Amino acid sequence: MAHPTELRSERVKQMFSWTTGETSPPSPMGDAKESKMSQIQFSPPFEKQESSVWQKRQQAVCVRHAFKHYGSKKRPNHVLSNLNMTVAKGTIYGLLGASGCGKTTLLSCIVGRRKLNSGEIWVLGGKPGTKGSGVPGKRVGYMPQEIALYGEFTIKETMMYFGWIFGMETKEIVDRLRFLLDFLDLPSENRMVKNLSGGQQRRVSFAVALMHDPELLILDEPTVGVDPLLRQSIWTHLVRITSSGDKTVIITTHYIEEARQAHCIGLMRSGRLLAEESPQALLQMYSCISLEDVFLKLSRKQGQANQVVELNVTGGALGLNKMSKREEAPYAAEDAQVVGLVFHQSKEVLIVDHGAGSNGDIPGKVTDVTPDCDDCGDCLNFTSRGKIKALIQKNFLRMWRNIGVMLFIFVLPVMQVILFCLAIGRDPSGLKLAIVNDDVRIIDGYCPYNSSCSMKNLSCRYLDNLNNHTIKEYYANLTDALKAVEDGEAWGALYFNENYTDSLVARLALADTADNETITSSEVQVWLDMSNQQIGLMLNRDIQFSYRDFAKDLLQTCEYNPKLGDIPIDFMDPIYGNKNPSFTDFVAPGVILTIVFFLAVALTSSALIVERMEGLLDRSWVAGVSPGEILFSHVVTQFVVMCGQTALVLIFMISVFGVKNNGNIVFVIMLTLLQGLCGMCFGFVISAACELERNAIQLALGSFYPTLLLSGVIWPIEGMPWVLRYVSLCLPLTLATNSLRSILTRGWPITDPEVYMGFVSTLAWIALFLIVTLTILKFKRN
Ligand SMILES: Nc1ncnc2c1ncn2[C@@H]1O[C@H](COP(=O)(O)OP(=O)(O)OP(=O)(O)O)[C@@H](O)[C@H]1O
Repeated sequence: MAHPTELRSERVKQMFSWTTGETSPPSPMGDAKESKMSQIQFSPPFEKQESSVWQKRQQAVCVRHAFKHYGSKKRPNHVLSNLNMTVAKGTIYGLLGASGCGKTTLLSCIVGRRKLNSGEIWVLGGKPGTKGSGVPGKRVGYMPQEIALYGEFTIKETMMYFGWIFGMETKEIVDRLRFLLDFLDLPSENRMVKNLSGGQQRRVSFAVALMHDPELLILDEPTVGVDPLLRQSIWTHLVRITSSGDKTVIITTHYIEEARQAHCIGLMRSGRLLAEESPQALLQMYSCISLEDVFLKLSRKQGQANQVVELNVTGGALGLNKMSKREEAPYAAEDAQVVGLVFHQSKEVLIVDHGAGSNGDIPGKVTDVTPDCDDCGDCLNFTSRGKIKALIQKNFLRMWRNIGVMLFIFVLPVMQVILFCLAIGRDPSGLKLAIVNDDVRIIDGYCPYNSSCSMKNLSCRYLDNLNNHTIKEYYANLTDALKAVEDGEAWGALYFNENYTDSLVARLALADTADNETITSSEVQVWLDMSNQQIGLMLNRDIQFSYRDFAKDLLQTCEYNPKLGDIPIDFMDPIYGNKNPSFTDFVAPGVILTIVFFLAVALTSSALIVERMEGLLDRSWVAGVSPGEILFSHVVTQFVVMCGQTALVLIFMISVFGVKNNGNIVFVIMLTLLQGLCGMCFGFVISAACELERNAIQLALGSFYPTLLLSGVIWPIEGMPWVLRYVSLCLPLTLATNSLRSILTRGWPITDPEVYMGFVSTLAWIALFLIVTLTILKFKRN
C-alpha cells in the first residue's frame, strides 16, 4: 500500500497535469462526475469556463491573479503580484519564501482578513466572506504569526474561550484539551499564558487552531521556537490528519527543509510563486539535494525572468492575464531548468475566466459539486449563546485578572468627586485687606473701639461686620495701604476719612440737609485687586453686604427704620436655589456627567486596539465572531463597571458632599448611566478608528478639554459667542448637563422639554457612536 504522502503527491501531480491540459481532472466524486468533467474539459470555449469554476471550487484554496499592495495608489508597495496558488484538498501545502515576500499577507487574504486589490480567492468552494466558503467560521483553523492569546488566561481558559467561540460543548473542549496538552507537550492547563515560554505560547496558539478539528488549517509559522522533536511530531500530526483526505493544511515556515514532508510546496518570492510542486518533483526538476538550493536557484531565475516579463508586457501588470501561451514561449525557452516556473505561469493563463457570471457559477452543473456551508451562523454573523458567553466571560475574566487596574477604575471617580467638592466652589478665606481708618486713632494696629451702640466710630462697627473671609491689616496712611495692594500683600485697600462717623450719621439721619461734602465723607473708599475675578467679586460682595447688615443693625438700634440702610430693591426668596448660590451647585451636574463620560471613554478607548494589536481580533474574526458580537460583549462588561462608577459618583456627590437634588433621583441615575454609556460608545469609536493605543489616548485626551469647555459645564453657554453656542449644542454633554442641572437644582420632571431633551440627545449620540463603531469595525474587518 502506498504511503499517504506518496498518495498525496500523486494527487497534487494529477491536479497539476490537469491544469496544464495533460490529463482530465481528478474527481473525488466518482465516475459520474468524472465523465461530466471530462466533457467540460474537451468542449471549448464555454466548457472551459465551467472547468475553471469547477476547478477553483474543487480545491481547498485557489488563488488567481492576486494583486495586493499596501500604501497609497500613488506610491504602492506591491506585495502580491499576479500570484496564483492551488491547494488541493487533503494535502499539506508548504508556503515557503524569504521574510517579507508576502506569505502572511497571502494567508490573511485567504482567511478573509485582508482583501485583494484584484484577483480572486476561493476557499473551501466559496469566496471568503460569502456563504459558501466557511471563511470566516469554524471550518477554518487559523494560527496567526503573532501569539494572539490572552496573557492573563490559563491554558484551559484559553481553550475554553476559543472552543466556545467555535460552538463546541464544554465536555468536547475538555477532551480535546487533554489530547492537545499531551500531544503538544504543554505544561499544566492551569498555567497562565503570560508565564509560558515563547515556544510554549506558540504551541498554545497552535493548539487553539487545532482545537475544533477544522477542515482547513492555516498555520503561519507554527514551528518557530519549537524544538526539533516536537517539530517532527507536529509534522507527523499534520500528515496524519490530512491522510484521510478531508483535511487540508497550509503552513508557512522558515525551516525550508521541514517542508519536505508537505505534499506540495509553493516557493514564493517578491509576491509571486516561483514554483508549486511536490518536494520530490522540485528536487528532481532542479537537480538539487535540498529545497533551499531549489529556492536559491529559482530566485536567481526569477530575477532574469522578471526582466523578460518587463520587456514583453506593456500596459501594466494586468497585461499578464492577456498573454497567450505562445507569448510566454521565450520565457519557457530561456532555460529548461525553470520548467516549474513556466508550467505555473502557463497554468495561470489557461485558467482566466472569460465573462462567466458574477462568481462564475454555471447553474445546475457546478453548484451541485459545491459543498454547502453548514455553518451559516458564522457566515451571516448570527450570534450564538456560546459565542456571547465566551466573549462576555473573557472580558470579565480579563478585568478580574487586572484587579489592580480595576480597583483604580473604582477609586478614580471617588477621588475625582472628593477633589472636586473640596477644591471647587468654596469661598476663599484668609484674604488680607489693607485698612486706613482716619475716623479713629489706631493703637498698636488695632481699632481701640469695639462695637457699641455709640453713634461714634461707625467705621469700627462696620469693620466688625467684615469678618467672614478677611484678615484686616491696618496701615497708617493710604500710600502704604495702596502699596501693599500693589505688592500683592493685600487684595484691597479700604479708606475711612476722619469725618466718616459724623458724615454717615448726617447721611443716614439727616439726609435732607446733608450736602455733597458730607455725603462724600460718608463713603468708604475701596481699591480692589481685580486680577482674580473670583476673589475680587467676592470681596466686592462682602464689602457691600457687610455695609447693608451694619447699616440695618445701626438704624434699628437707634430706632430708625432699618430699610433706610438698604438699596431700594428688594430681592425676594429665589424661585429656585437660594440667595447665596454656590458655584458647586452650578458645576456639579456637569462634573458628574463629565466624570462618568470620560471615565467610560478611558475604559473603552483602547479595548479593541489592544486586542487588534495582539492579533486577537483577527483570530476572532476568522473564527466567525462578528463586529456586533464583539461590540455587544464589550458594552455589557463595561456597562457593569460603569454602573459601579456611577453609583460611587452619585453617592459621594449627593450623600457625602450634600450636592442638592430637588428632583427625582431615578432620572438622575438614568441620565448619568446613559451618559456613561454614551462615553463608552465614544470610546469604542476611538478604539475602532485608531490603529495605535497612543493615538487613542491622544484622541481621548484631546477631546476632553474642548468638550469640557464647550458643554456649559463650567460656564453658561449663554456667555459664548453664538457660533460656539451652536457647536456646544452639538456636543454630547451639553443638553445632558442642562437636563441634569434642571433636575437637581430646579426639580423639574421628565416631561419638561429641557429635561427630556437631555435624554433624547444622549440616546441619539449613543446610537450614532454605535453605528460609527460598527461601520468602522466592518470596514476594517473587510
Ligand atoms: N499593514 C501593512 N502595511 C504596510 N505594509 C505592510 C503591512 N503588512 C505587511 N506589509 C509589508 O508587506 C510585505 C510582506 O509582508 P508579509 O508580512 O506578508 O511578509 P512575510 O512573507 O509573511 O514575512 P515573514 O516571513 O517575515 O513573516 C513586507 O514588505 C511588509 O513590510
